[in-house]
Amino acid sequence: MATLCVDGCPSLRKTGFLLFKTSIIFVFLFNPTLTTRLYSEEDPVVILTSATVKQTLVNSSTAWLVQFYSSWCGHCIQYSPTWKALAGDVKGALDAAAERIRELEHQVQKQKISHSPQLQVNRFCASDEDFGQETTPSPNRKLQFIQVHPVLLPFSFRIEDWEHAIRIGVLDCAQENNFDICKEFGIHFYPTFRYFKARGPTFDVGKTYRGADRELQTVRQLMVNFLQNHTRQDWPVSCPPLEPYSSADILPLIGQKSNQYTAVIVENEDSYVGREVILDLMMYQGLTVKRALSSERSLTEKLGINSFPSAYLLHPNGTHAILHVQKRLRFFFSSFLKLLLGVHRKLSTSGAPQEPLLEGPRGPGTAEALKDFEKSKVYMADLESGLHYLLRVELATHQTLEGEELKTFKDFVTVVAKLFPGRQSVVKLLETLLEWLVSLPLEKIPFDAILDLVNNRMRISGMFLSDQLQWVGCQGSRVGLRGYPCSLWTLFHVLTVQAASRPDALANTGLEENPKAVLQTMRKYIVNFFGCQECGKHFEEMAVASLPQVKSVDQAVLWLWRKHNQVNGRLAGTMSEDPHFPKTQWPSPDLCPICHEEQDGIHVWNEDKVLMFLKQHYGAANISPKHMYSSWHEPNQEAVGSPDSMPIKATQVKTVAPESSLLHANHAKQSDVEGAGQAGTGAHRETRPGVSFLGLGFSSVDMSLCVVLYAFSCVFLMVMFFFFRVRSKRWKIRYNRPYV
Ligand SMILES: Cc1cc2nc3c(=O)[nH]c(=O)nc-3n(C[C@H](O)[C@H](O)[C@H](O)COP(=O)(O)OP(=O)(O)OC[C@H]3O[C@@H](n4cnc5c(N)ncnc54)[C@H](O)[C@@H]3O)c2cc1C
Repeated sequence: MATLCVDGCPSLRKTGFLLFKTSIIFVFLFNPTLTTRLYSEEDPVVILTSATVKQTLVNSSTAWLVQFYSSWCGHCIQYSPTWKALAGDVKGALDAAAERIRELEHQVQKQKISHSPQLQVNRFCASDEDFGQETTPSPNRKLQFIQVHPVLLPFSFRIEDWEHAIRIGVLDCAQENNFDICKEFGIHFYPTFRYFKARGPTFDVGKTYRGADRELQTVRQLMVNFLQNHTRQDWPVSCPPLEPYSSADILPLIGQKSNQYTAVIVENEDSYVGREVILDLMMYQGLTVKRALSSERSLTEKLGINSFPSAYLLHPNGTHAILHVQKRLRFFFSSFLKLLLGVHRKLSTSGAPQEPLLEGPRGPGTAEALKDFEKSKVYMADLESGLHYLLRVELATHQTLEGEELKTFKDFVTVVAKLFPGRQSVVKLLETLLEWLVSLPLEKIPFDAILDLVNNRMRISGMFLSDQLQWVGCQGSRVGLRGYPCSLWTLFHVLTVQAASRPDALANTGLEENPKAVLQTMRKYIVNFFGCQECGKHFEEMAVASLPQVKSVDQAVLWLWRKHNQVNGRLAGTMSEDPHFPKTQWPSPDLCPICHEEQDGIHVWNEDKVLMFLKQHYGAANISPKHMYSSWHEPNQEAVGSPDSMPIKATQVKTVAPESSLLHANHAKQSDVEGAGQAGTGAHRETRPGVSFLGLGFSSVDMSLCVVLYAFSCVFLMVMFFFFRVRSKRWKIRYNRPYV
């Protein structure tokens, strides 16, 4: 295959450097260390080989777009991030790994340096007539690519969005065992793109795409065109209709009740938005997306639509309205529709529809409605529940802490004690724990001792952490979903934002100079203690790859956001996803419209705006005390008059904690004397009930007792005073009376 390419390179033929050619071919074909694979199992593409390609393509239920490439071809190397981005894009994922793109670009750069003769050869190959014009990106174009191309997920996806209509594959013609199959397909140049129709009964070499424009948006639109070229006989089994509907089809649906939503995208004839949204939503149930053309006057007039594209939503209850999105872009429409209540991704790949999950019951095992909450808020109840679970349950499985574990725990307590923007009682507990750990010269600490402090067995007043799990922003639609891992992410996002907005908070801890202090603490915590070992492994891989590049506290905030999105992308559509809270690239457009942009038809994040948003969202002022347990286990309400302060139905979920820790926890509860003084204090440290004196905290109850005692003693002294005064007067009268 390599010979084919080189023979097909007119420029090289002209130069006549046969010796040079042969040596390059020799070097790249027979030096396995230089022939790197461009795609791995972790990329969102299907890797085909001579053994699998025919059986995959023949009679496939989906259409295919396959790139035949050569792993030694410079242009293929340059192009691989775009191809992966395309595959990620049509799988419904968004920018989860701009950093990963940079990593890959970095790798490409490295290869360029070490294999410059190879790139030279392939530049000639790429300019062959089959590709038309120049295909190697110019330096400017490439720079734009790095900034723009958003979708590159380093893990295999289980999101099956366009996949049930058209799939994306790669076949490496530089692999020796693929030589013959590439010859059979008649591949002469790299990369060659071939389309394969669905349900083709016999072997077919496919249809070559010969256009010069290989930008992501162009290829994605070509995929749509290719799908539409199918006939009724070979139409991909699960692909929804892509043709526009007429007014006559849509108008009768208006006002009708149905068991699902219908979204109608009304657009101009040359627009791809409707078809792309239809494909984005094809694996979702509870909703059908249709498209109609702006030329359908009776429809646009009836719906009152005069700018295109627009979307109109017909609700199951018969009501209907225009769909208001901040920007009329594919991504905004798709993500709005995916987040509709009752719309969720089909988890089963068998095609069997799943039970619709509409409002109401929270699924098997739970009969309660979800607590009311706003997704634009962070809840102190989640943070405190997370801390409780972490300290009393997750860590309590360790009998003793020593060595690396003890160091990790000390760092964790340092970071959290200094940065946690919580209630005074919790902060005091963390600070006391920190003081105690720092003052201890021990190299090994039994965890029971730590638990005693966490549970406040010493009855230090004003120090308390609830032992109740109360998930609000992290509540799941059934037990076992969300909860603790959600609160852990939330806690660390809050801590990175605190570290960025309060630069002096870590002063005198030894961590003040380190912008990665929170992330490194989180990394060590996740590796050493987080119950999900696989999660720890993945997180560690991400940290090894890109944490060293974090140089400031702001970058730390963004790093965690990117990695969290990377995890979201990997887990979307898997069993751990709560159908009521689908894993999407966050923040969604409804939370932060200015965070999202589109360039050349591709979604991009505006990272400056994302940073601003993260600082606001995870800032102390956005942490709501709603549903938080007070010491007396009464749910707190927000300030009177706030729209948040609606009556709520609090659910108490007891932790499956070791007996001793629960015992201790109950003990701590009894010793708590803050009472109502704490209720409603919210997330702000400034609201401090009680007084601190000589390093000891006095709660309001302590203070009231003092005042009462003082008053009692005053009254007692006065009574004594008057008593003795009256007596002394009597004595005087008795002893001074003249004898009769
Ligand atoms: C470090 C870590 C690694 C994990 N790795 C795995 C794993 O490999 N496999 C696995 O099955 N589970 C893993 N989990 C658990 C998984 O990520 C989820 O936490 C869990 O499935 C609960 O999901 P959730 O829907 O509550 O949302 P979560 O992903 O837990 O998110 C919690 C909240 O954070 C906000 N949020 C979402 N995305 C972002 C973002 N990018 N930036 C900032 N805020 C955001 C949202 O408000 C969301 O509700 C991991 C958890 C942690 C803490």
